[in-house]
Amino acid sequence: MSVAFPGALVLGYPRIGPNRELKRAVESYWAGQLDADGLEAAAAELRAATRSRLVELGLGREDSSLPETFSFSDQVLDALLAVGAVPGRFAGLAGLDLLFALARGTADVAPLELTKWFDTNYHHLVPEIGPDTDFSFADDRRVREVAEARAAGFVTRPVLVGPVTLLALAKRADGAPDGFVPIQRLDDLLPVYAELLAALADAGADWVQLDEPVLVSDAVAIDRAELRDATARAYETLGSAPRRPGILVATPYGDPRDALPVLAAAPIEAIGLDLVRGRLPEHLDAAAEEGLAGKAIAAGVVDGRNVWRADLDAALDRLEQAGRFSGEIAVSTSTSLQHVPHDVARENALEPALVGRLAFADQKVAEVALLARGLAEGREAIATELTAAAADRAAGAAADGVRVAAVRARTVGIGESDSRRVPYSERLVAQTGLGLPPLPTTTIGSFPQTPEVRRARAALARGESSAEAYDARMREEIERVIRLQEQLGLDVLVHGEPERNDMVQYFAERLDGFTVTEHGWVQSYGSRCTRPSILWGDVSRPAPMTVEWSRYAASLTDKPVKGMLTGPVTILAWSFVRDDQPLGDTARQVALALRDEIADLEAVGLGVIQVDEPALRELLPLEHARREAYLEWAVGAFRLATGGAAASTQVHTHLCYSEFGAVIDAVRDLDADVTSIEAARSRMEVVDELAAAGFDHGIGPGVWDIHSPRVPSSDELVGLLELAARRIEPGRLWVNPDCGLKTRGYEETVATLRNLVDAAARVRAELALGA
Ligand SMILES: CN1c2c(nc(N)[nH]c2=O)NC[C@@H]1CNc1ccc(C(=O)N[C@@H](CCC(=O)N[C@@H](CCC(=O)N[C@@H](CCC(=O)O)C(=O)O)C(=O)O)C(=O)O)cc1
Ligand SMILES: N[C@@H](CCS)C(=O)O
Ligand SMILES: [Zn+2]
Repeated sequence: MSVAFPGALVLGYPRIGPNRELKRAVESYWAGQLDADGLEAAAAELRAATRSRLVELGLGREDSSLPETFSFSDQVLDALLAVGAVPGRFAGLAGLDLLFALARGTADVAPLELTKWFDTNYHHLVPEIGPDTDFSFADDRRVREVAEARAAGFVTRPVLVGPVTLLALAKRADGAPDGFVPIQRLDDLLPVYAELLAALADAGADWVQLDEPVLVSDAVAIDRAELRDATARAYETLGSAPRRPGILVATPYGDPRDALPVLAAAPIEAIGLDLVRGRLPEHLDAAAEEGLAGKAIAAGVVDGRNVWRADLDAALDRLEQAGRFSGEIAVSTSTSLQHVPHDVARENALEPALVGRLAFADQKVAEVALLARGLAEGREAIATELTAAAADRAAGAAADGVRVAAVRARTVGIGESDSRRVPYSERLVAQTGLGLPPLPTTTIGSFPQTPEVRRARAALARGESSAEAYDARMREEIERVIRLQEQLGLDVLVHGEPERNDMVQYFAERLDGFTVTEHGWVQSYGSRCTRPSILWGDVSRPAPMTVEWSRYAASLTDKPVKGMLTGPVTILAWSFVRDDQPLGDTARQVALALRDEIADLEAVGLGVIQVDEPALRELLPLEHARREAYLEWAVGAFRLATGGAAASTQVHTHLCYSEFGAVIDAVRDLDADVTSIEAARSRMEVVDELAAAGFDHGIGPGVWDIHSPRVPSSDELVGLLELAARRIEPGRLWVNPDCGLKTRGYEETVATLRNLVDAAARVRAELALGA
């Protein structure tokens, strides 16, 4: 390759737009208010704005440092469209209709499955690959973007999910024989990638970035030897393609470990290393050393996963260390910046000391550019900036609230007994007072968040309505939801969570040590976004957070009402968390705040309390070697939060958005009285896994896949309950949906819950259990 590698680059950039322009455009298109040309024009405008902004922040206009990472929905979906790996049920669809049908389904066709992208809160669609899947270069969207950039005077670097990761994340298509695994199709897929690379080169790309995060992960169903072999074959083939841009293979989210020598030996020109989660290699054999020396390294020293300003001196040290492996070092982010919000400068309400510690995507781009200058010209060339950044970091670290003596004293005082409730058998007896029937029915917490509810909250935030009016509106909503559940005949009721903008942000707004942003949106999946809160200091609870809403709900009915909390692991997973102390220490502070909340809920008479931990699996480290330590603090934090509950209080937990096989022992060790868990799509598989782990507490395997508005019939629900009842004693079985109903509408919610209550009654009767 003759074209020089850029000295600074970012692996990817947020695509939703600083004002969530993409969300609004896509949702308008879905609503029929914008046509395809209008949506394409909005997308092109965003891409153009991104390129200009990145240059303004210090990246090069024509040196391939700008990534093309735009997506209407998801990068995995884009890659599978590019190679034509579309399941047969979508035949007849094309263009944007096809793209959104894959992501969301249609009236007749189920969408692709959605799952977590590595250990992040971003979700990708799961390709379905079988022995007969046809691969062809079917979508040239990235090629057109490169040409679009060229026409505007930019030489950009197209980014694609690499072939090994694409296949490793795929699931076996329906009907594929047992024993088939998608990675077996690698040799058929590579010629299509080669064609795509040629088209990118023809469109003017000097470099292409192929993302292979699967190389850092032990969480895929392919062993490391196979992964190394697939990687070697893939990059031998693509590297030998006759016409192609220079190839950068990036390995974000961790450490490629034994796959690094494979990449070093491949005929590619550059390797991207995550030097925040991963490390520079300690030992390399002579061949790998020589291979690496002949390549450029994109050294990911600026963290793409958090919002903290980089320690620039430490980053420069790492860049210099990287220089021992290669003469050509580019300063890079560790991952795409898609996981962080656009621009901290848009936040007007943050404490100045905190602002000094923060870097969102735009500030991180500027850090990358600055470090590249420091690397090229020497530290003295950027001495002023280094001093200012270090001073801001130091001031932030010393700010009030970062270390609070009383909070620290309390965590030091925690003893083993604080996390241990009386044995389950005693709790069962103590909880009979709840008077529940066998196969009790319940929901997971949220009811549909209607536009009216969101509008009421937006009006409050804009100062257009009073706190009293907002409270009254929420009480009205809670009463409506309670009456609805009574009419439907559910057994354990919820208040519906109308007052929560988000299940984490709501708590962050009420805990000391956190702050929330006005504009810090990050894509979660499709057009859905979250505004992760920022946990910057020691955490404590100045006042009860949920008690009044739950007390009010309980006062409206004779049925038991479940208090509803988000657990410590999930609160950390979906926030940006301080990185100056171990996560386990921070989790214990959050747990103690929740423990106090549980005591207050009990004091107002709540006998059932759910502590949601949907992110328990998500935070599981990608490397096996780090898992035990994680599970210890994660389970410990949950048990500390719930360990003070009385024996008569029924503690529930809820898990979703993942397959829990890998953490099933930890789910058991949470020691919740009842665990509701996503199970509908996998037809109750998790029940077997829990039984195999010796789990003998209550379990509510979800029977309604709430990701789709489809209403399952009572017969279908009976079928799932019968499956579950065959595997666990009916005395332990609960009946509930897979997850909360906040993204659903009332029409399907009412219809499905009616069927769910009916199905529970039918199964009780079949099993001759009295209600
Ligand atoms: C359970 N999940 C969650 C995850 N992470 C979280 N942090 N929270 C979760 O619940 N991860 C895994 C899953 C799946 N993820 C999601 C993520 C996001 C949504 C979702 O529905 N997002 C909404 C925004 C939700 C929110 O914050 N609402 C606020 C603000 C609403 C808003 O945009 N207001 C408008 C004005 C409204 C008006 O005037 O009408 C504005 O500010 O412009 C609120 O309700 O107050 C989304 O729209 O993307 C679901 C599942
Ligand atoms: N209680 C929450 C859990 C979502 S994972 C809800 O019902 O939305
Ligand atoms: Zn859930």
